[in-house]
Amino acid sequence: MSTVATPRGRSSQRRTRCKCAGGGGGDRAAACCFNPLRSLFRCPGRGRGRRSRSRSRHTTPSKVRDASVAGGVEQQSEEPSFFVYAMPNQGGGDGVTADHSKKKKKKKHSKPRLPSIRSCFRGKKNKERKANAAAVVARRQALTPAPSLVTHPPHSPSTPEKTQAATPSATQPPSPAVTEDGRTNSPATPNRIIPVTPRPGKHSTSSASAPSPFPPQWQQPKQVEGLEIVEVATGERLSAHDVGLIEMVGSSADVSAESSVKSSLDYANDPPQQLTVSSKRKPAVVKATEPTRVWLNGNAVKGKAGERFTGPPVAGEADELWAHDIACSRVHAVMLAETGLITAGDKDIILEGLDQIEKLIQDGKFEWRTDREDVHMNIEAALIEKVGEPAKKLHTARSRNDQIVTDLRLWCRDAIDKILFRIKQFQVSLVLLASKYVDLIVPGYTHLQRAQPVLLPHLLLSYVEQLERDAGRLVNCRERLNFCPLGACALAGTGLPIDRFKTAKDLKFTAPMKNSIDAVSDRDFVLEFLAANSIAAVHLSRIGEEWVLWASEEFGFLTPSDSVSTGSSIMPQKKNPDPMELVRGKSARVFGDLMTVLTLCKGLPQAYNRDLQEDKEPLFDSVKAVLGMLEVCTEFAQNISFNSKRIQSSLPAGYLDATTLADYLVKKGVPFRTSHEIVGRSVALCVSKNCQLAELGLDDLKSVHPVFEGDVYEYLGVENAVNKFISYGSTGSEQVKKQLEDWRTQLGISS
Ligand SMILES: N/C(=N\CCC[C@H](N)C(=O)O)N[C@@H](CC(=O)O)C(=O)O
Repeated sequence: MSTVATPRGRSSQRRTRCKCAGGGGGDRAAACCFNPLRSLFRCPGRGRGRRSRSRSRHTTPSKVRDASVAGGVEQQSEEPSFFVYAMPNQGGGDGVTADHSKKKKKKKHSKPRLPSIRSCFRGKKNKERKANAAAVVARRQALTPAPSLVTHPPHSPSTPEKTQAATPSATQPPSPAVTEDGRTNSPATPNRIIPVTPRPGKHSTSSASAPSPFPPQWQQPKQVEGLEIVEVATGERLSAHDVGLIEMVGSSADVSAESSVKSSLDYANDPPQQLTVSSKRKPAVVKATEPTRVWLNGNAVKGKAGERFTGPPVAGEADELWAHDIACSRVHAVMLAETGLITAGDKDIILEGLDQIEKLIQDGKFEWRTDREDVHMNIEAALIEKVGEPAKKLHTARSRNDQIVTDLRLWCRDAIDKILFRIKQFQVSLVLLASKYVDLIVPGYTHLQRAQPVLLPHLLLSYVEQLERDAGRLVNCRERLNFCPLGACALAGTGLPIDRFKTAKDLKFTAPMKNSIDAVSDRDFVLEFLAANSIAAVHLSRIGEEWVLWASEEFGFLTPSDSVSTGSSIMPQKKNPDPMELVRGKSARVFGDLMTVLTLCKGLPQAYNRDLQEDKEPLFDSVKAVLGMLEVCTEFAQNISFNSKRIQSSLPAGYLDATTLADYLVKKGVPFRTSHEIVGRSVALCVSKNCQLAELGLDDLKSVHPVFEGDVYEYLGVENAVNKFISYGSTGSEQVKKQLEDWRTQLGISS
């Protein structure tokens, strides 16, 4: 890369043009067009030849269609009914079967994956990803994590006391109900238990051994047992969220309050282990088969009605949910064995089969069949193919209605943890940026008109505060959704003696959901999550707008580095802050996702309705968009500089010190309304003389009002004005320095 001067006097690096967009060629290995931020954003040209998102959303997954069109896979003969034959009969069971395990060897086909949002938002290649990750790690080496302000007893995957808290007796409902078997029923209010990945026995999910998805420098040191609140006594400032939680802890020693001390930062620092190791797996391989019309159990005469809905969204759903589905099946099998509904031998066989299926999926060798309606059907049928009769017992006392909603709750739990981590990353970037410009005064605006001077760190910390509330909303949502529907079965529960408390505990839910109809009916947890995402997206979009504005020639207050800027295909001088425009733009889809699910749910009668299948795409989409937005904001914040000279030279405009002058008069005993009027006349005098307030002589000022004295000049000029702010939370230097220090501590940024 060579360095050239831009017409705006900024150095700029010449960039390699992409061969995939206007340049033609479609070489995806080449650098993306004009876009050094290619690691984050897909070049428009890359969309060519791929299916658009809107198309793939509403039709058969493109991968499936591509595969069948290309003839790359063997067509399965149409099968009459999942329930009759999709469960293969092995070992002489009573099912009528086609033994899929004996089918011809499947041809391998390596069609490209469905274009995911991720690929649209950040079309990274593996190499780039690794290099970027290494760079990020290197950049953050300087950050030494400090213990959280608020601590809580440690938890570790191998420490069962946290799970114990999820048992009925520990949930501490306000009015504990007692079930027929003498257990305490689930709490009326959520218990805030920190979830840990379920690992029932040898066959439990493998998260304890899974490497942490977080770089070590982001993980807080383990906290000290019994140490609860370290900063309250010193009067240090905490986020509103933490203060609320601390008040709860202070007021009671109950388990739920104690666990509620886990703030968003704690989640980010010490995230609960994920159920999935999905990042390691290869993409789902989807077998193209003629889809069975599942709403008629597949054995109806072919008709046109509803056919367009017959292509199940197997690939997307499988990619996201398989690990949670397997985790649920493991826990369910263990529970069935413990309650005597299946034998220990059958349980072991089932668990062994699930292990094998997990491995196949991780290796990208599992064949997702479109004639098996969803992720549950695929896994269960494959299990029966693998291990035979015992697997046919797994669906005892469960339905896909409670399976899907359990999977989704687990998925949301993990997704929230990922978002919390990204929020923290962005907060850290903002605080580091603020630390670089501790004394820089910028114009503060209301109505986008110059209002009062503020310190830049004050402005940047205002974003940090908003992000903290975004995180708090997600933490609250996580706590509320963390109740277990499994065992609600289709809607009415079961006559079999299952143990829903064990299932809930093993899946690290706080408790089972109390009402089986409610358990399978509602998607309010999805709505709440999408609403929290939407509010976060509003915040991110506003930051995007502000930074785009500030990067304009008219403002010229900040300069994005070339690494986060794009050029123009026609105007050679252009340097566009695209990433933040895209952040602003992405917010639209996040709001749309919320609207989709709101509308989806509003007219549903109680219990499960197939409409609910449509909740997944907007849910997955919203999470991917928000994660991408946060990632982009973080990278942008790490790659901008504020133009101190330009900002300083702009400060005289707009009489930013006028309100401080009014405060001066108030201190002299003048009623504020009168002060307001006096300062108004003083400003008018400045306008007539074409000067600043600080440039008026004392005689001039006295001509406006005799109350002015020589000490007035201590209040005039933006530096003086800023120094006169003293109220809590104001832009006064002392206040801002203190807040900056608090945030550095809270986020674990070393000095
Ligand atoms: N078809 C059905 N549920 C499908 C749930 C899973 C679906 N893929 C989804 O994503 O919502 N419900 C049946 C019961 C069942 O299939 O377990 C019913 O209530 O009649």
